[in-house]
Amino acid sequence: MQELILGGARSGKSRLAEQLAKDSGWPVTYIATSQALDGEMSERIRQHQQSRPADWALVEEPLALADVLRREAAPGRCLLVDCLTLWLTNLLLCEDQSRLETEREALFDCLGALPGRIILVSNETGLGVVPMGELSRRYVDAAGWLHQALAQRCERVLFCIAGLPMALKGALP
Ligand SMILES: Nc1nc2c(ncn2[C@@H]2O[C@H](COP(=O)(O)OP(=O)(O)OP(=O)(O)O)[C@@H](O)[C@H]2O)c(=O)[nH]1
Repeated sequence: MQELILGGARSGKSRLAEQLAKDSGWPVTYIATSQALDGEMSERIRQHQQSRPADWALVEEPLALADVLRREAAPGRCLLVDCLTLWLTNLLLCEDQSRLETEREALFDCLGALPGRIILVSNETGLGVVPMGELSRRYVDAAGWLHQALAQRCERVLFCIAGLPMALKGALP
């Protein structure tokens, strides 16, 4: 089963995703796309690591997400990816501009065939106005198209706001 959990910054989406992974009762692999680029982020990551169950596996991968999903997915295993918008940002900032398209297509190609449970977390940043800067506009477009494409492919889509999930597709947990 593939699920997409959307929400703004500090909306509670990561906590919700972690709860769903715990409730699955399956072994969990946490796939982090963020990189500790400053002290505040390192501290944030450290707190996340401490708060997660000790038996969860961790894979840190900023770019090659489809490769990791193909490698880690297994029947009876739950993969939690946090988060897709950072992965997208990492790809947008890549020197190789074709990498975004390649990685996105690889994700779409593999998603439907992955065994086990896949929980994808992503930041919904498209609710405001169209940004002024060129890179920000490319990001908003890429994130919006990505979410639309994934929402088509996922069995359940939740939108988290103020810590509360709304079901956009499928039933509430
Ligand atoms: N590299 C790395 N990143 C991690 C790890 N654990 C969590 N993260 C990152 O932490 C980020 C999520 O944390 P926050 O930014 O605090 O939460 P948030 O998603 O904005 O907030 P909520 O919506 O309230 O969950 C994600 O981008 C993860 O990739 C880890 O072990 N390693």
